[in-house]
Amino acid sequence: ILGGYEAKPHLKPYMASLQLDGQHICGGFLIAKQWVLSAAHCTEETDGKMFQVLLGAHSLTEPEPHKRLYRVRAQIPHPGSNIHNNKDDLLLLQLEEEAELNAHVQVLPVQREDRDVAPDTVCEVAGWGTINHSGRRPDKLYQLERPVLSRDVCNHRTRHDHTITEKMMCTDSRRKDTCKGDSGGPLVCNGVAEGVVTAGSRVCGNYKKPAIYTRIAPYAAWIDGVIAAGDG
Ligand SMILES: NC(=O)c1cc2c(NC(=O)[C@@]34C[C@@H]5C[C@@H](C[C@@](N)(C5)C3)C4)cccc2[nH]1
Repeated sequence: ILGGYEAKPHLKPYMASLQLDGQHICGGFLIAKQWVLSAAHCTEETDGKMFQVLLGAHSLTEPEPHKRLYRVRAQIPHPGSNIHNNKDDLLLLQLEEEAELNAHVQVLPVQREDRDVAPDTVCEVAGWGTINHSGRRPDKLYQLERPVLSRDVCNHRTRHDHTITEKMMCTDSRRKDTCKGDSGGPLVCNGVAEGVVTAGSRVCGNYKKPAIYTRIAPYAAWIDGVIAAGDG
């Protein structure tokens, strides 16, 4: 998170850190007791290894009450996701067991009505991604408020030049922006997850390249189908 600030501990109890060998790779968030939503591109450099999911954390390293690392039973990328673009950039992770819910571990409701969030709506994004242009990685969770940018502005040829589909949304990226390692985290508007930070590498903090999120509502049926099948 560039240009943001340290989150108040445990006020975002849905936040997850997707880790490999104890290292934070991507964000994610709890959408059901046994399910975390993140971004498909996050599996790009894992060469087949399974993530572990850290829940209930503010600090990535310090002991904290209710902080717990979960093994993952299954990782399900959206079938339409691919390495060439940001399309369908969603990943569902089934935890080995149901997460124990408490003050520091809670599910975040996702938007199911497929209607664009109004431009200029102020939403918030959080993560353990880099916090400066030198790539400094924070130990604590950071957050940021950002206004939604209209798709027309985001699709301008000097911005993302008509690559933003109706299943994506943008926020202003002038100075304050998501960055490396924030991918997979939720864009929360009025207490509901509206988007997932895309995991394509993009320049951070440049107003000419707004932040891109995968909208969740268009994928509600896919998410429900995977969870229903996975819960057996
Ligand atoms: N979303 C953004 O704003 C944003 C992402 C991002 C980035 N790259 C990543 O964060 C990942 C995401 C996953 C896991 C890891 C390897 C990778 N290929 C796939 C790329 C790191 C690098 C530089 C600036 C960036 N900006």
